[in-house]
Formats: sequence, C-alpha cells, structure tokens
Amino acid sequence: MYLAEIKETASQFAKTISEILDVDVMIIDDNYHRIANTFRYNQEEIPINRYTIVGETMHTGKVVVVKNKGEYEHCKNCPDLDECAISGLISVPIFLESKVVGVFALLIPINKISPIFENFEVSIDFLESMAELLSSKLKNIDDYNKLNLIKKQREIIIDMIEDGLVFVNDMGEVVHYNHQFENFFKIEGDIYGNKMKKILDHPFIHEIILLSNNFSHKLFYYEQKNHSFYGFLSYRNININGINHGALLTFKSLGAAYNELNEISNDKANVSFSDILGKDPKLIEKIEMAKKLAVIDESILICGETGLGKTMLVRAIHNFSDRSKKYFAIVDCSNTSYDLLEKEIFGSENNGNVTSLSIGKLRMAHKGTIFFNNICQMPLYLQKRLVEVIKTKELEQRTYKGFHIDVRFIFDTSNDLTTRVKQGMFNEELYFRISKNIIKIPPLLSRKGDIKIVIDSVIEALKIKHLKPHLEFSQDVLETMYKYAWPKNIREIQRTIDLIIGNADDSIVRQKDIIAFDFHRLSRKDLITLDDAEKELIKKMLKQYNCKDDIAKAMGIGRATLYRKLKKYELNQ
Ligand SMILES: Nc1ncnc2c1ncn2[C@@H]1O[C@H](COP(=O)(O)OP(=O)(O)OP(=O)(O)O)[C@@H](O)[C@H]1O
Repeated sequence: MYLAEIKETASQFAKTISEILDVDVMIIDDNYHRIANTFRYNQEEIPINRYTIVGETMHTGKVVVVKNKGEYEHCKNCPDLDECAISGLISVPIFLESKVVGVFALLIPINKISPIFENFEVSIDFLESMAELLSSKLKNIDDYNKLNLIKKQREIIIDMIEDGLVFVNDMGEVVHYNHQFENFFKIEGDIYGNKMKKILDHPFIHEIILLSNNFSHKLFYYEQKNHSFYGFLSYRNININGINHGALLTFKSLGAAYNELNEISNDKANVSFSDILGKDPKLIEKIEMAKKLAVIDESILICGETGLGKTMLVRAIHNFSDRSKKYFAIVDCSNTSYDLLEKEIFGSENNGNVTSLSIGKLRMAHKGTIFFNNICQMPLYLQKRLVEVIKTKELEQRTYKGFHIDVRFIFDTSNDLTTRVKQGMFNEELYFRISKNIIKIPPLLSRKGDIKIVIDSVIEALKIKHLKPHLEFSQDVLETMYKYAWPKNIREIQRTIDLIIGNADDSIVRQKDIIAFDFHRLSRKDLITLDDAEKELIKKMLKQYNCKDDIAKAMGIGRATLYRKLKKYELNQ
C-alpha cells in the first residue's frame, strides 16, 4: 500500500538490479499487488499469495532463499511446475518502521547459473541493502506525508479560529496567516515574506515590531480607504530555548469580543417573565404589556417603587426580545462620580491615542439592549448628550468616524419624572423621547395575595441556598410576615428571610427568632396606597352626593377626570 506511492522509483530500481544481476526482479506490496516486475526471462506473472515463497517472507519478515523450486513444498504441488521458467528465488522483506510493507524478490531463470549463489552471504547483504534503500525512500515519503498532514491540520485549526492570526519571523516578515486576518484587513494575494509593517502601515504596528514586547488585548483601530478594523491586538514573542523565532499577532474584532463578553457576563442572568412572582391581575396586565413591548423594539420607561422588580422586568424584556443573544448593558445612573458615569456610557478617548481608548456601554450594547437604572439621577449635561444619541443613533468620536448604533433603550425610575421636568431637574426632550411606552409596576401593598406568594417562594429558595431544606416556619411567624407592610418591597422580603434562615439553628423558626425584625411596627393595615385612599374617598362621596357634578366639585377635579377615576376603580354602577 505504501510502496504504490513510489511505484516509479520501485520500477526503475527493479530494472537496474535486473540488468546488473541478469535475473528477473519483482517487487510486491503488503496487499500482494505487483509494484514492479521486469519480465526479462519469465514472461508469465507467477502467482503470489500468503503460501508462496514471497508470502512466506511477507509473513515472517525473513529472507527466504530457494535454490531449487522442486525442493520448496508449495512449488512441488503447483500445477504449473513444469512450465515455470524459474529455477530458484530469493525474497527479501522491505521494512518501514519495523513493519513489513513489501517484498523484493529475485527470480533466477532456468538454465542460468546465477553468480548470486556463488557468493551467497555477500549477495544477501547486497539485497538487504537494496531493500533498505527502498525503505528509506518510503520513509522520506512517509515523513513528508505526515508533515503535510500536520501542516494541513494546523491550517484548518488556525482558520477555524475567530481571531485573525499572523506569524512573523525575527525579521518581521509574514510567515503564516489565517483567513480571518485576510478578511479583517482585506488582504488580496499572497503576502508571505512581506514585511508586516508594510502590510499594516500603522504607527502602532511599527512600534510593536520594533519593541517586541508581549502584551494582550490592546485596542487597535485601523482604517483604509474602503474598510476599517476596530478591535483588540495581542502580541506574543515566540522564543524557544532563548532563540527568538519571531512573533504571533492576534487580532480580535470588537464584535467577537462583545459576543464573548455577553456569554460570560453576569448581566445576561437568565430571567424570564415566568420567573416574576405574583398573580395579581394588575401585575399580570403589566407583564402582558411588557411582552408586547419587548418585541417591538421601542424605548420603554419602567416606573415603580424601589425593590419592586423593575430591573428584573427589564432583564425579562431583553431575554424575550430578538436582541436576547446580544449584549445587555446596565448603567447605574446613581453613580455619584459624573466623570466615571460619562465614561461608562460614552467611552473615552485620550488625545487621539487609540490604544488608550475605552469603549462605552452605548457602543458595547450595539445590536443589544442598554438599561439606564435610576435615570432620574443622571446629571442634566449627560441627559443632553444622551438625547442626541437617541435622536441621531450616532456616537461621535474623534479617533474614529461617527459610529451608527443600533441599540434598544430601557429606563427605570422610582421618582415621578413629570414633576422633575416641571422642577427643571429632568431634560424635557429626554422625557418626551423615553415616555412613549411607560410600564408602571403596581406597589406590592396593592396586590392582595402577592405578598404571601412571594414570601412562600422566597422561603423555599433560600432554604436551598442555606442548605437547610427541612427548616420550617411556625404558622404564627408566617402570619406575622404576611401582615407586615414590606415598604421596601420584594428586595426587603428577600433580605429579611435570608437573615432569618441564615441565623436559624433550630428546625423551626418561631416568634422568638424574629423579634429583632419588629414586624408589628408596620402592618399592612396601617399603610394604604394613594389609589386605595382615593377609591375610599370616592366611595364615600358617592354615598354622600347624588349628583356626579357635586362630587367633582367637592373633590376639586373636573367632570371628565371623575368619570375616568370611576372607571379605573370600577365604581361606575
Ligand atoms: N416579582 C418578583 N418576583 C421574584 N423576584 C422579584 C420580583 N420582584 C423583585 N424581585 C427580586 O427582588 C430584588 C429587587 O428587584 P429589582 O432589583 O428588580 O428591583 P428594582 O425595582 O429594580 O429596585 P431599584 O429601584 O432599587 O433598583 C431582586 O433580587 C429581584 O430578583
């Protein structure tokens, strides 16, 4: 099988030996295929298989010498014995890495007293050397094939890598590169042997080739007439036993970096609408509204008290939207350092030095979602800058051209933004742009039954977290917690129960274990929402007055407003 690869050499070889020794020469491979046969004296193809002289050599790996075919067992029974033009045969194994890969046979014709048998030892040595020559030729080809295979495998591997790779030698000349590098920099034609700094004529490339210092993930922006690359560059010297063999340059595009970031980011915590606890129709209505808005890609403003699940709802919206596989950026506007907040949102540049650029979340969230948490706390000058981006969808930067961003904006606030606008503390245009779709999460207090649902569920989840699956809560403890008003909403429920379970050392939590929390100070009955208070007031008025105009007058509101409120509280009998 291997010998077939050197068929031509083998034939030439057989011909030369045949002429020197004046005998026929036959070479067969390990599948008993004839690779060469000189047919000088014997015109017939002699049969070859495992049970012939040649087969014996193939099987044992030993030289077999038959001076007289009549003495060889297998020949004796051969029907062609009389017609056969061969009187004797010498067969020598051909090895490749200690495996017999073929046989090299001399066929001595009848009536020819071959000198081979006269100096037998020397002849065998000579034949074995010939077999070794063939075998070394095979070895060269085998090594070459193996090297070729390794090279092909290496090429496949480096072409599969998403990063662009270039190997340069110690002179800074390109030794190898992959398809991704060609794509990134629109390389046309062969660039092997070319100087790297000529291929990418950029001050940063000149500098790194000159300094040869290793580094990782430095920002690199490269622009040419028709294309540009924006991403990260890493540089690794290839130093083996103290000798410099050049370097490897790795280019990672921003897009690929964001995808990786998105994969490992905590921000992508998988929250779906079904994780939101609560069955109150007022909440369900808001969740349904969020589902509809999630898929239409418009800006959303989420309002509600602190700890009520606004952030959770935003995550669920992102994960429900077509952008779920892309980056989800959160900007906490309550960050008191405005400089840092600005850098976090818009990125920063340093005197045109691209390597010290920092990428803002607006750019990172390209194709994804950006969530401005507590938007009311963003300073006015940043609100103004943000309005421009929302309006133009362009990020202006000095060092690279304005970048068009495709981002979905979501905002949340626990303050009333209309009041802030009136007070001049919130940019009116920004409010106008973000307030088309408002989701107002109803307070927990107004959602009868939801407090119990949340408490029961949080207890079960936190028992698992604290590895206390058999811990129980006495019924009166549960009743106390159900009655408490939880002014900081679900976050307060989580933190409190976390503390109670964390401190519990008995198998049951009793009243004595929750004294420190003073649940009785604020019962749900003590707190009613503004809506509830208003509803109660209107109910009272309806009993007191017969005419709606009188009620509106008494309440100091218009007739239309009264009718709207009657509808809202389902009081219009
Ligand atoms: N309906 C809910 N079901 C389950 N967990 C909830 C629910 N609402 C809130 N939580 C949990 O309560 C905690 C606080 O929620 P979240 O951060 O979303 O509130 P928020 O309204 O954004 O608060 P803030 O205004 O203070 O930022 C989180 O751990 C969240 O998972």
